[in-house]
Amino acid sequence: MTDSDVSNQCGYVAIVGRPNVGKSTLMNHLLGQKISITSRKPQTTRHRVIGIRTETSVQAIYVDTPGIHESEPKAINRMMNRAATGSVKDVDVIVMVVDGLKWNDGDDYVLRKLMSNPTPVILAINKVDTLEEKQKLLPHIEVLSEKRDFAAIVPISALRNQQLDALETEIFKRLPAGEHFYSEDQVTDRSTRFLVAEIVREKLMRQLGKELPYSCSVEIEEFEYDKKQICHISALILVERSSQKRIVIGDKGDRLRKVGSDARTDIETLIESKVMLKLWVKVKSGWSDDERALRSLGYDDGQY
Ligand SMILES: Nc1nc2c(ncn2[C@@H]2O[C@H](COP(=O)(O)OP(=O)(O)OP(=O)(O)O)[C@@H](O)[C@H]2O)c(=O)[nH]1
Repeated sequence: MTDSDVSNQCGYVAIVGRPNVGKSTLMNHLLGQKISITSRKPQTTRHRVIGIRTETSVQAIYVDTPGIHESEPKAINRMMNRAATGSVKDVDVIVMVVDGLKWNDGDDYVLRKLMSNPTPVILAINKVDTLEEKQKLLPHIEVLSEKRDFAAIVPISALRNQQLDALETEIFKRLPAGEHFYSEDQVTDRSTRFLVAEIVREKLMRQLGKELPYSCSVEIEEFEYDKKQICHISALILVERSSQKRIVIGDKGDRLRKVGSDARTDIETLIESKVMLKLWVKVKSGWSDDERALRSLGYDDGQY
């Protein structure tokens, strides 16, 4: 067989679902690398992130989206919704992720958003590792198959890497023939600086839980290697109020120190070198309600 006999496939796959069902976890585990941040807190994903997976002749370009939810007045929520629904327009396959047996109005809302979309939708029933009554899964699948003509329904555990091969098989066979858009070793289109900022944001969300609702953002101010190849990174954490600044810093700086040390470990794995990380907290009042400020921080709602 010659090279010209090998027909390549390449296409876009949107991962959609209501907040917190495991979309980012799924994307990271499909890629085998952390591209998208995760936490127990809904709406962790604010930006659209693409992850590229090349498996011999097939290239799947995954688009992780912020959880689709009914609009709330704040600008950041409007932009997140637009970012999520915009990404399902021009894709070849949609993977709709749901949380085990917990189908709710949020899932119906997502399904309605996809109603007029002719793209094949694969339903991934995630978190099956948490199911206590596994015998309920088959009847549940039957109920769900009535809701739409899904291209396939695959129970998975993104976190435990269960059935991801089966899901990928269903995705790959629906990708169109075509040359690869990205080189084999490229995993994302985002810069390292962006991924670093996202890691800091993830650690903040994990440390703060409910205490800091969607009101912090991270900017990388310095990213430089010294002669010993140590990477010096300085990150600015923007919050809305001075009370939040105190929460982020914590008692005698304990919390910020913990965020910093957790983030440093992940950043060192990402960039494969030693890191000196400095974190600063600054109050930037009202940023989440100002679309222009959001754009300047990179919260785009543009199209691919
Ligand atoms: N037990 C279990 N937990 C999972 C699984 N997949 C994801 N989770 C957890 O579910 C939570 C939410 O996961 P995310 O990947 O952040 O969810 P998301 O859908 O991207 O969330 P948004 O950013 O809010 O849209 C995290 O605590 C994950 O660890 C799974 O297969 N099993």
